[in-house]
Amino acid sequence: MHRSVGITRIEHLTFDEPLSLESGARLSPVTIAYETYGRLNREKNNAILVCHAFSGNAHAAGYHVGEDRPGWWDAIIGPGKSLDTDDYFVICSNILGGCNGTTGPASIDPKTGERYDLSFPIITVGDIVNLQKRLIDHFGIQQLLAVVGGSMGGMQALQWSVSYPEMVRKVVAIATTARSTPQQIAFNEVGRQAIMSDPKWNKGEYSSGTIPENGLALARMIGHITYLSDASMHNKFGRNLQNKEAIGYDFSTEFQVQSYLHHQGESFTRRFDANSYLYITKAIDYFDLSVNGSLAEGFSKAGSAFLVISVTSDWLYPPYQSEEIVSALTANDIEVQYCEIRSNYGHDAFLLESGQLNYMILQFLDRLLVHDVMAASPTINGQSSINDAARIMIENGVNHLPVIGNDGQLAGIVTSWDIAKAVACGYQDLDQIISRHVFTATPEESIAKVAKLMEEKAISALPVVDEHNQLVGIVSSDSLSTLLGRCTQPKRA
Ligand SMILES: CC(=O)SCCNC(=O)CCNC(=O)[C@H](O)C(C)(C)COP(=O)(O)OP(=O)(O)OC[C@H]1O[C@@H](n2cnc3c(N)ncnc32)[C@H](O)[C@@H]1OP(=O)(O)O
Ligand SMILES: N[C@@H](CCO)C(=O)O
Repeated sequence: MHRSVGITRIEHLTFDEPLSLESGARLSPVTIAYETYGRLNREKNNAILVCHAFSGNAHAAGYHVGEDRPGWWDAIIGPGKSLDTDDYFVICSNILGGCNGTTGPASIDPKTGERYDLSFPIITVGDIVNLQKRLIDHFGIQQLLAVVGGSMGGMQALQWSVSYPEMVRKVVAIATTARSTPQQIAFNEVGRQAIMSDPKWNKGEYSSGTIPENGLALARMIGHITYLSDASMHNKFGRNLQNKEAIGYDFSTEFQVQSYLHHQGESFTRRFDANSYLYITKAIDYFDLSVNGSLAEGFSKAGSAFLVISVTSDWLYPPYQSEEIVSALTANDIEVQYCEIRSNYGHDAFLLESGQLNYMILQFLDRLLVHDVMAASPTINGQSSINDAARIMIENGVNHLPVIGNDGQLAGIVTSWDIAKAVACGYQDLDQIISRHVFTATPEESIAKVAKLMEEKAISALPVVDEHNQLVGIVSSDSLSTLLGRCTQPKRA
């Protein structure tokens, strides 16, 4: 059954240390607004970062007190959904430059006591990700299980894969591009000009009572057309008239589609800041992961596994741009799956086609391998004492200690049970309690296989070794327990 994450609330975290931006500017203090869903496990390896699109915010799932609309990706995040909060710790933060709690142009500049407005520095997708990284560090998470996002959220996910390759196991990039195209920049420019040519914009210095609502609404109307498709407009409105029987031969709002666009524009002015519109669209324009014009070169440092998803009717970020990402990753021998959402909704299908999306994301995330759940493990060498072993176990809160031989290879294992036995039997020598015949796993083995072996042999942890029998981690029954249900009882989207 699909349930809601329930009541959620936005948290804020402020960093006093200046954030160095790609432009060379520095920003401090910087506040980031975020929400989390689910629980971070002890190994801190079940975290998924969800990145929002252009006008999104940190409220991705659940309900705020007093509101009847859930967060913008409630259909994807929650118990039983593909970003299953029974298993994962999901984090979503508002982007730098935004207007929903994270520092942006509408924030107060502590140097002047006034809003930044246009004195806010230009920001990039790289800067946005660098601030998110601080939030992830704050949680003590060394590696994210996945970074997931659609549209500009997909750009952030891709940026993570090249900015912090070692911190991201999996990337899901939906309806996005690895470099903004002239057409995307063109639409952004028209939106910006609509805002800046509104006299109320006043070079960015407007008060809350006199926002450039005409310019901002017009910018959103233009933008919103690009989020739909020809087919979706036919389906939604046809040539239907709004509240009238016949055309009036005048310039009033006659067609339903006109009325709809005015509604989208007007409601946008109640939830979005005009200057944020300028700064964020600029960050999108600058987004380009290619190096020397080559996307393959741009992704050469990426090490995550990727799921790239496009939408058949998306003419703003058409499928060929997703295919470019896939080609660039393939050229680097990087694991990548490509899926197409079959939809007439256009670009915004990533917010609407939850059935297809849940299925695709679930398939991708559910292919859990040992390296998805293994944890780092303290070790001892054969020359250590029983006391050393007991102390290391207590200090690290573990019950298993792999023993490493002089050649650096796994030579055995000692458990807390062995220590108890040593005390009971009066053994003095570690060698007397080391188990030399060790069952092991490899990082690429499936969780189901490993769980079966552990059950058959009645063991609660397996050292994970590479092809040279070098220890790379340990997988324990604790970390598997939350996953066992998933192996035996596949969920449906
Ligand atoms: C992506 C992120 O990270 S978060 C940001 C996502 N959110 C947005 O983009 C918000 C604006 N975008 C939308 O509303 C998008 O179309 C979607 C994808 C989120 C929602 O799509 P749908 O459910 O198909 O809604 P639809 O596009 O039909 O819009 C419904 C709204 O239009 C209004 N509407 C529909 N027809 C008409 C009409 N003829 N005249 C006036 N208003 C109309 C509805 O009353 C409704 O208004 P409300 O949202 O104020 O209640
Ligand atoms: N409609 C979404 C997607 C735009 O890319 C938004 O406003 O964020």
